[in-house]
Formats: sequence, structure tokens, C-alpha cells
Amino acid sequence: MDSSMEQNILVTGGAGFIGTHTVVQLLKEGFKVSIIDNLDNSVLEAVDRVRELVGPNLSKKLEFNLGDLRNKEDIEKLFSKQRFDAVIHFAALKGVGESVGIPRRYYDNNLVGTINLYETMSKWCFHHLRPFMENLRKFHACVEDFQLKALNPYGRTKLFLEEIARDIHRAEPEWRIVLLRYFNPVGAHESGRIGEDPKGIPNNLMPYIQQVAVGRQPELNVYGHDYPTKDGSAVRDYIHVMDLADGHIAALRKLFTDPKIGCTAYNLGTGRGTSVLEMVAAFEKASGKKIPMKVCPRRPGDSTVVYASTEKAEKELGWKAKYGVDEMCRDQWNWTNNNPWGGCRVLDPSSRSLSCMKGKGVIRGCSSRSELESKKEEECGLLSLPDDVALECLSHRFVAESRDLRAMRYRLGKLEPYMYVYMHMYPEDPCPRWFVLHPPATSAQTGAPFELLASGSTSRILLREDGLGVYCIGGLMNDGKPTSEVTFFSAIDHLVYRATPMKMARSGASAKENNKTRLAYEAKLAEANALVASVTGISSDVESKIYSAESKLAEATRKSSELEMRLKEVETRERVLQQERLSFAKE
Ligand SMILES: O=c1ccn([C@@H]2O[C@H](COP(=O)(O)OP(=O)(O)O[C@H]3O[C@H](CO)[C@H](O)[C@H](O)[C@H]3O)[C@@H](O)[C@H]2O)c(=O)[nH]1
Repeated sequence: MDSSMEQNILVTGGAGFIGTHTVVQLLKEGFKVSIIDNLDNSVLEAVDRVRELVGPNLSKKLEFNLGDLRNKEDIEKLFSKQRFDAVIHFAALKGVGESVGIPRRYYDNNLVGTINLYETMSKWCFHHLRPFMENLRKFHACVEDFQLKALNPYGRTKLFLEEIARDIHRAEPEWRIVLLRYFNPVGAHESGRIGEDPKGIPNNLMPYIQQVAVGRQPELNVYGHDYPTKDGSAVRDYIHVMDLADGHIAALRKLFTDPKIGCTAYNLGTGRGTSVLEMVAAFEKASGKKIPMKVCPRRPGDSTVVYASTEKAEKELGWKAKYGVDEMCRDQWNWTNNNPWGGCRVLDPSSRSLSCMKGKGVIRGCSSRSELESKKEEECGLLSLPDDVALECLSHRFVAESRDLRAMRYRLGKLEPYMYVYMHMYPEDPCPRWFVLHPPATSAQTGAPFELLASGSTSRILLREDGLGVYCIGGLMNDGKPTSEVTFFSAIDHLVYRATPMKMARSGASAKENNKTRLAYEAKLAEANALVASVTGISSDVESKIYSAESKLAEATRKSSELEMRLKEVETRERVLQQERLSFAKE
């Protein structure tokens, strides 16, 4: 039996692009894997797809934990539950351009998270076994012992992390640390089931190209045409993500088998440079799609040419990249073509849930945008989102970005099968207000910054539907101010859908006086509740009772699992102490 059968690996950021591909390979190699991920730039669906790819037996060895490394408790919880033989640390932000604009976010996420991880490992891991592998994206450096230099805050976080790793190793030589320096990971799993799909507008070249190919972005901005290179565009060393995943397995084996590894860096690249324009041409060839381009000035923080020296990894890890640019583009296209909206569930507008809502007028107010335009202000009440807009939102036509939403998702701490709705109001109210259309008991627990549509138990609209989950659509009154836009947050796939600014949701928004607005709203609310009852067969009275019972049950379950968790913690600590005592005795 392979010794890796017994080895348990913690993978931080395991739901992300490189994380998922590495987890697939780890499981196939017989390792047990525990993921911790805050889903900041990933979706849970990707983990389900990893399970699907490795099959039911290997899936049993995979565990997912929602957590954020900046939150020490989240890591402590994991380490107190089980023993890890090694940690692969992927969880980090990686946008060069974004890091120039918001450096604090990068320092907080990449540095604080990693320091917390080291601290927890120090506390829980045995002194003789602390293998740790960190992914460090490239710096300008091409050979491992080049002098390191970072050109942007993102690069600097990685540079600091290397220094921290070396300092820790100097102080506590029992650590075994491999620092993997990736070049530009692209491509996807050959099945086309997992791949890269960043939330919001992509920062990196290949995700951007893939979105242009499927019509999610109109054209590619090519940053820089005056670099001293063969065609004026910047040159990078692109590496297939499956090669990269295999590089991790090779490095992990090295960690386990070489007690003298200390703290060592390896480049994971192909050693070949490809320009932006060459990459676009290769993708066009693989996909048969024309990628419209616009030449733009250089992007701040970018370097001209970066490619790897791969000798050290080849010699010491016995690893070498197998794939070239053509295979990278082939697999990237296969993934995108099969998943134009990434690894998340795409709702079919003709699905039962939606047509049910539409047919019954639950998404209502107006049946089209033009009807909305022609209506008198007072006539549009609650739920005045036009059907076509709502359906567009629901079928992923509008994807937007909101860090607040991510924060909210994380604070909720669990994956709620609900859809939340909020509206921005302008110009007086710069902070978006949250209108959580959700069972009141649960909403109340989440606390600020969530607000219910209005106070009182009837102030929500809830639809129960088939296997897709539960969807809520709603409008609001906003004291006579115009509403600029509507955003949906789907807790099902963790994406945000935004309807473009429009004259809509006049649900009270444009009524002249507050009182009049309130009355109009209340009347519409009663009407909406009746509609919901007619669709779901559940009246709001019965609903309230169900939710109150459900929330009591949820609270009881939460308390009982807390107690269980504490018990397990105590048991694990006892076991650890016992083992340490034994190893002391042996020494
Ligand atoms: O829309 C885009 C995006 C990128 N580029 C150009 O394409 C090249 C590659 O840019 P990426 O953003 O894809 O990658 P970087 O070389 O900036 O590398 C960054 O992204 C990589 C992901 O592929 C790794 O995370 C790496 O560590 C990190 O520095 C650069 O010349 C960039 O200016 C464009 O022309 N248009």
C-alpha cells in the first residue's frame, strides 16, 4: 500500500483554480485532503466537481471547510480536529493591477492569513514534522537564486512571505518548507469540468480572453505594445495547471522523503516565453473564435519578459512540464466552451422555478421594461422588477462584483439556499443597504449590516421551489429616492447578478410622500404575500410558524454541534499530549 494513503494534507484555498486541480491529483495519488477556503474568488460547485472527477470512493477522503485564514479561530478549529502531515498553502489574492490599487487588502489577506497559519501549525504540529509548502508566484527572478525583486504590492507580499518562511526555518530548523514559484498558470483539467473563472472582471490574461470568446467581455485590452520584445507585447512563461498540480505532488514527496530539505525554493514553469499576442493567436487557433483586441498603455507593475529556469526542479524534484501552449489553449477553451459562466450552476430561464414565478406574476409589476416605462409611478408597487430583467439576472446575464457581498457570505458562515436582494440608492445614500429577503429569524441573527425589507414578520417574500433551491425576488420602498440599480446575490452559487441601472423598482421609490409610499407599500405587500401563498400553497401565517419552529431547531442543533466540537477538541488535545509524551519517552 502506498504510504501516502495515510497522509493527510491541508490545502488552503483548495476551491480555487490551482487548488482544485491539485486536490484532484492529491486524491488520485492516495492522499487524504482537507480544504479550507473562504470562497472569496471561488465557488463551492468547483469542490463538488472535484468530487465528481475523482469518484465516490476517493471523494470520501475529501473534506471542505468554509473558513478564512485571517480568522485564527477558523484555523484552530481545523487543527484541533485532526492531524495534518503537510499543508499546501494556496489561499491568496493574486491580481497585479488590483494590488496596485488596493495594497492594504493584499497585505492583510496574503500576509496576515499566512502568519496565522504558521502560528497554528507551530502550536499543533509535532516538532519533527512540519512540512509546509507555499505557492509563491514569480517575481522578476528567473533562476531560484537570483536576487529577488517585486514590482508591485502583490509581488511584495510574496517576497515578504519567502523571507518569513526563511526566518522561521532559521529559528526552528525542524520545519521543512518548499517554496514553489509559479510562472503563469493557465489551461484546465482535460475533462473540462474544472478551470479558472474569477469573480468579477478578470485581472489575468487567459481568463479575460476566455470571457471575450464567450461574449462575456466585448474585447481584450492588450496592455503594452511598445515593449522591447518580438511583437511589442509582454512575454510570460505560461504553464498548464495540470503540470503545476503534478509539480506539487513531486514537491510534497520531496518534503516527506528529504529530511534535509530545509527551506527550499523551486520554479514551476516551462522555461519558454510566449508573448501576449502569441497567446491570443494560439487561443484563436484552438477555439476557432476571433478575439477582438484593443491596444492600451502598459499596465502599472508589469514587467517585460519573465520566464523560468527549470533545471533545479527537474533535477531535484524529478518534475518537468509536459504541455505546451497549444494544449493549454485547447483545455482552456474546452473548459470555457462547456462552462461559459464558470463552474457555477446556471439557471435555465425556462426552468420550472422561473416559469412558475413568472406565470403567476410573482416576479411582477410589469411584464416588460417598456411596460414599466409607461406605468404611472404609483401603479408600480412591491415586486416591480420587470420579468425580463429578473429573468436575465437569474440566468446569469449580469455578473457584478461586490466585496461587501463576499463579506456577507462569509459572515453568514454557511451556505444558505436563498437569494438576497439589495438596492443601491443614490446620490444621498452612498452605502448600499441590505434588504435580505429571508426568514426573519435567520436574518435577525445575522445582525448589521443586514436589514429586512421592513420591520415585522411579514416583511419578506419567500418562494419555495424545486431542487434548485429557494429564490426570492423583491422590491423595496426607499423614501422617495430614485433607485439606481438592483443586485442579486445568489447564495446558491455565490455569484452576484446586477441589473443595469434603469428606471425600475418604483416600488415606493418615486411616490412623493412617505406616508403615501408606506400605504402603497403595505397594500402591495399584502398582495405579494397572497401571491406567494398562491404559488407555494403556504400562507404567511403558516410560514411564520414554520420558520419560528425551524429556527429553534437550528439553534438547538447549533448548540449541540458546538458541544460535540468542544468534546472532540478535548479528546484531540489528550491524544496529542499522549503522543508527545510517548515521543519524549522514546527520545
Ligand atoms: O486583460 C489583460 C490581462 C493581462 N494582459 C497582459 O498579459 C500579461 C500577463 O498578465 P497576467 O495578469 O495574466 O499575469 P501576470 O504576468 O501579471 O502574472 C500574474 O498573474 C498570474 C496568473 O496567471 C500569476 O498569478 C502571477 O503570479 C501574477 O504575477 C501581462 O503582460 C499583462 O499586461 C493583457 O494584456 N490584458
